[in-house]
Amino acid sequence: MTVVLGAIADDFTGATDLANTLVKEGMRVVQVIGVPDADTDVGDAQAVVVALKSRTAPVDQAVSQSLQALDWLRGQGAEQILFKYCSTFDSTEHGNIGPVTDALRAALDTDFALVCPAFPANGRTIYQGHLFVGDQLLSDSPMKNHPLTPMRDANLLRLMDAQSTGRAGLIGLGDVMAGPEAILARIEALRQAGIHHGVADAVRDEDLRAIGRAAARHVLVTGGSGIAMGLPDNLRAQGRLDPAAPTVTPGVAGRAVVLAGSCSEATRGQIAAVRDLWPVRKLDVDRIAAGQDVVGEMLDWACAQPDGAPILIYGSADPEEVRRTQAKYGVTRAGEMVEDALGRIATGLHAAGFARMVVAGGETSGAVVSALGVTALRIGPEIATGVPWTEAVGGTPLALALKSGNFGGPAFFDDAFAVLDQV
Ligand SMILES: Nc1ncnc2c1ncn2[C@@H]1O[C@H](COP(=O)(O)OP(=O)(O)OP(=O)(O)O)[C@@H](O)[C@H]1O
Ligand SMILES: O=C(O)[C@@H](O)C(=O)CO
Repeated sequence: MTVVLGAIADDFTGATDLANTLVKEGMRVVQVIGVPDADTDVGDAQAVVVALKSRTAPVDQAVSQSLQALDWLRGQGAEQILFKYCSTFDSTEHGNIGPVTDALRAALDTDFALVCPAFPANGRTIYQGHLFVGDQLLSDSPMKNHPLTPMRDANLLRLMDAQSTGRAGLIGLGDVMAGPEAILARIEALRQAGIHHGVADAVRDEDLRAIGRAAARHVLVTGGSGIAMGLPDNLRAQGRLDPAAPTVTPGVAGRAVVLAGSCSEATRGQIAAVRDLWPVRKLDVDRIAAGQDVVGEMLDWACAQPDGAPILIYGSADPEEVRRTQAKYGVTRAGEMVEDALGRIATGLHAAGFARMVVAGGETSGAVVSALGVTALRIGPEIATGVPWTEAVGGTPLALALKSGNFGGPAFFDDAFAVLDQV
């Protein structure tokens, strides 16, 4: 049994982001979609990332799926568990980060878990327990307008306290910069004070590595992909990681498509960058709601486009349009209509020979990957920080890049296919 690190990710783009980090840190990683069957074989993987679509699920579902994932990972031999959530702490006032952390702590019989969504390379830093996106507090950033998880508070201690039964305390930047011994001393002081969740400040990769080193003996660690940076070194130092071979690259031939459901500023900028250059279509949510065959029309249109250039189909809209749509159909139904349509379009396009797909948005990626029936992904080359190409394991060849809504520069879509062309 080779799995030494098990991860539970609350969405699919977050899972590939984490898997990408672990690969860069020299681990053999498999990402599985949903909780696998008991007899699923992950080969010689040293880390397995279970991708769930639990970020916005009802709390009890998110908890039970996460516990099932935990059981499966422990069955594979994983002794350290990483609960991966968004670097912008995407959650509702009920969860699911707090309730899942509580449930994992209870199941792993531990009184303490680190809480650290920092991802400095993508502008997410934590200072005095407050999460920043670039130079803005989370609550002032575009995340305040997220369609499903609007983030209106940047104080991670308050957010954890509101969502969980445990109490949160701060591991301040002074301790973090002083290194693993100081971090461990602070954790011990928090534990003695009955604190269960240690929110760790981090503004640089070095801070995350120091926190990672301090977490060597923690059975549960929670955070963004950044918190994973230091964990493979611990395993190496313990002699539990043999050297991993270079990552497999997806050399998949086929037509190229971008499917976007993310309404983030970053994704809307990426759409704007290709709108006048590529064949592009936007989904009409009102026509979907009226029961018209929007999916069929999109498939006909897509297949009529000249072979060669990538195409783009998107539902993404600006905050004002999203608000109007949600007011008409409700938040959940509005989101589901777009996700379901993009999932069905992905299936139709794959059957028609589109085998290189970029999907923008975590919930959207969950819907698309599930509709495609993909069960596991191999991690390939990185396109932009936190976004690798992946290749579906088994089935008809398919290269997938699952892009977190906020990740990537304006030219991301072009960059993505350029990376694949070099493989
Ligand atoms: N025009 C629209 N009106 C209402 N909702 C929409 C519209 N277009 C997309 N959506 C929904 O917005 C949600 C976007 O969430 P998604 O997780 O896909 O993106 P994101 O949050 O930007 O990405 P990430 O989770 O990776 O940060 C999805 O549920 C999607 O269906
Ligand atoms: O941490 C992040 O920002 C991403 O991996 C993510 O979870 C987006 O959904």
